Amino acid sequence: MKPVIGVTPDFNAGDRQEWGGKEPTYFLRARYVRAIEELGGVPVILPLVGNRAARRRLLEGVDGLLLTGSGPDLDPALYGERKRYTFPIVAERRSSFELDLVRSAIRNQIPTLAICGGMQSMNVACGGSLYQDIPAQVDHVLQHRQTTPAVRLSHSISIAPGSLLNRIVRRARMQVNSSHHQSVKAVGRTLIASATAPDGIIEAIELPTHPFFLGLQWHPEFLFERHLLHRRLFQTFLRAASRRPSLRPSPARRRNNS
Ligand SMILES: N[C@@H](CCC(=O)NCCCC(=O)O)C(=O)O
Repeated sequence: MKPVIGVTPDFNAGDRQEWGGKEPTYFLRARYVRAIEELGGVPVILPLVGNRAARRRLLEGVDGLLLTGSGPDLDPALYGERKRYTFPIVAERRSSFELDLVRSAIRNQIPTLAICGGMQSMNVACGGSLYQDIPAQVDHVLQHRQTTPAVRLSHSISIAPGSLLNRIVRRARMQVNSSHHQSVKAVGRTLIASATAPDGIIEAIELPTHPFFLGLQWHPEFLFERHLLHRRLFQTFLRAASRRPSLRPSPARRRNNS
């Protein structure tokens, strides 16, 4: 059976002026949805509900989670720092939802793949921190916001032997694309850094005690159509999701609970 994958959208709290007022808006690049659909999953875009019971109910309906990227940055207060730069901040509705989702995914062993900003949320939810701006805070770094199209590869990464990422791609190194100005600084509790760029910037994190809990700083949704190793990332994630024992209450149990 095809696994149902909950996909987190981005959210604009209402800077857009339309219909005579501020209009809160969800948005999401279609590539995230297409990668899940084309590789055998059923993508479901998750509303960023605030109610905890509603969040639990949402998770009953999914077999895996895809945490997507975000143009704006996580509020540094979420990892105990004061904001040092003027970059825009992710809407509180999204960051609150996503950090709570990560903790639920760990508690309930829900297979989770996180991409770019989603990987940073994964790290912060586990008590880690971020470089607020790589060029301003880290010396001798690569250009991590590539100027070429995101379907092009940009730099190499070295992969930790025996890590989940290494077992998926079966390589010690691989090429990735890159579109970020932040990155993991302190790795979150119980997580490991499973890949780094040549300049030492962390490019992947994972939770070894979890069936599938992998955060990637790059964007495989731009690469899976032409690059086998990036296709394997989604395929292995979807296989892990399809194996997850369903949390969905059986119809009989639901009738008894109603
Ligand atoms: N703001 C963070 C995360 C960057 C990121 O997720 N970029 C993707 C943009 C939105 C998308 O296309 O999904 C950083 O810059 O490090």
